Amino acid sequence: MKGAWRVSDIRSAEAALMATLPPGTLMKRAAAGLTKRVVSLLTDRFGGVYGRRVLLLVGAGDNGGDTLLAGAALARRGAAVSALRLADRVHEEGWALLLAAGGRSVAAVPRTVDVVLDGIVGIGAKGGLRANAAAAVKSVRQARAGDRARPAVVAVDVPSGVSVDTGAVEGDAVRADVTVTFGAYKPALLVGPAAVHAGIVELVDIGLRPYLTGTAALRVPERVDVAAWWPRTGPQDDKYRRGVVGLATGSADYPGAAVLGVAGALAGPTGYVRYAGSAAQAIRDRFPTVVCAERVGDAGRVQAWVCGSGLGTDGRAQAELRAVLAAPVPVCLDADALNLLVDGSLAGQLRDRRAPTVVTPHDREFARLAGADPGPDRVESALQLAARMNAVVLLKGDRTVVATPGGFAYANPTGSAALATAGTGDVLAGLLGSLLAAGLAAELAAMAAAYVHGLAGRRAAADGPPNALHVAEALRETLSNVIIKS
Ligand SMILES: NC(=O)C1=CN([C@@H]2O[C@H](COP(=O)(O)OP(=O)(O)OC[C@H]3O[C@@H](n4cnc5c(N)ncnc54)[C@H](OP(=O)(O)O)[C@@H]3O)[C@@H](O)[C@H]2O)[C@@H](O)CC1
Ligand SMILES: [K+]
Repeated sequence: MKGAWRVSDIRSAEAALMATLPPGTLMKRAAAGLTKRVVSLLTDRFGGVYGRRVLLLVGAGDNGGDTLLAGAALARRGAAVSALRLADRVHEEGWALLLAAGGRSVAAVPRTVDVVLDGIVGIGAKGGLRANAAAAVKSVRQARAGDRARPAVVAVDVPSGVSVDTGAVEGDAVRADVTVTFGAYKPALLVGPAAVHAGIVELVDIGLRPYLTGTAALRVPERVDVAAWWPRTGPQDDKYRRGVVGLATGSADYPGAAVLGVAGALAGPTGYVRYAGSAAQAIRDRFPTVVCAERVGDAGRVQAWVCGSGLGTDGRAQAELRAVLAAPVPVCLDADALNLLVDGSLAGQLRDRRAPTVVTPHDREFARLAGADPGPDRVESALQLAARMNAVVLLKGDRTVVATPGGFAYANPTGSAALATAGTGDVLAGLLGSLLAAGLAAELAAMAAAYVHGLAGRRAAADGPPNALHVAEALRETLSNVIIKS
């Protein structure tokens, strides 16, 4: 699992590590890692380093220093390196090294450049880009618009202009193909719109990790983590031991929500799916293995409930939600169940639940539940709602965030624009419910479901614009290729 640390934690670790090393060591390590990455990018994309045109955007701090040191190393290898100073003072030693290696100063972004290194600002950034930096970034973007391949943009440590701790992007910011980051990931590289600006993120080890003593602000699971969490069938398991998931979703008017949720649940690890609601006929017709009842109270025992989508918000829907919340098993609430929570009448029942609750809002549902939009700091907003509701919050988005009432946060790296279509959330909730019923801890179930659902979205999109059923259909193959065989 990747961890991302806030700037304050990185600063403390940097100070502790620096105290053990000769001055300048960390910058040299950072610049060496950066140089290596730029050399491979120049070689892969433009056939070599010699004679290739590299532009450095150089700000006032050590981020500019890293960039100048890497620029000097590239100049020594024969690249034609120019540097655009965006501050009155820049890292002096780096500047001298660059000039000594044959680099030159330029007053504007040159017309033709192969690679731009963004060393405007790093973890010392305050606020958005300043005017001269924003103008340079705009020139680079215009050059790129005229030639899709050139210049490639490499962000140094973070893309300049993003909010490093939150992942927000409130003004102009660099759009990088690659970000080479030092010592540890930062939240902006993994969550929020900033993560999109970062492009491919590569971590350079500068020896910082042992000095990062606090808790990661954010964790990002990798495929091996999800594979390890995924509940497996053992030789002793029968359909009951694998867990039974119940879905109280859909209605006679909205049977589609029930169908999609059940499709998601059937792809999960449980052997047995029950359905309770007025879309029972549609479920029986489509999924003969699913055991159906009209009401939650008549459905029989389950190890987890999924409730909400397509349920409506009338008296019957409210009674069904109350029955679900009263069950001493994990519960996943979505859509109409979240709308039913907004007036606060079920807040006490929710807070008193002993078994875990997971809520899966998109931004508008989040705003109704929390009383305000998630805002630029999606992680912090999700954490606050999780604590208030005593529930794991899965906040949907390009990088879905999972936050626990205990203060842990995760981001999903497999998000896909393909999932921004009606009904995909129903598939996700069904899959999540199945993982809960199989006994996986609520936050891991939420993360694992989001991860696999994202991959299924990508797989479905490979054959053209997918709908939610395509995503559900892609789950089985995704799981067998990615989770079970890994
Ligand atoms: N962590 C580590 O272990 C290691 C970290 N390393 C590197 O050090 C970097 C941090 O360096 P840093 O502390 O010098 O800050 P940095 O990001 O260069 O910016 C500060 C300067 O920028 C300016 N400035 C501020 N806001 C701005 C804006 N919005 N737009 C434009 N300018 C703005 C601000 O100017 P001022 O406000 O003073 O006028 C100030 O002078 C880090 O990201 C990494 O690259 C590696 O070398 C080695 C190991
Ligand atoms: K930067």
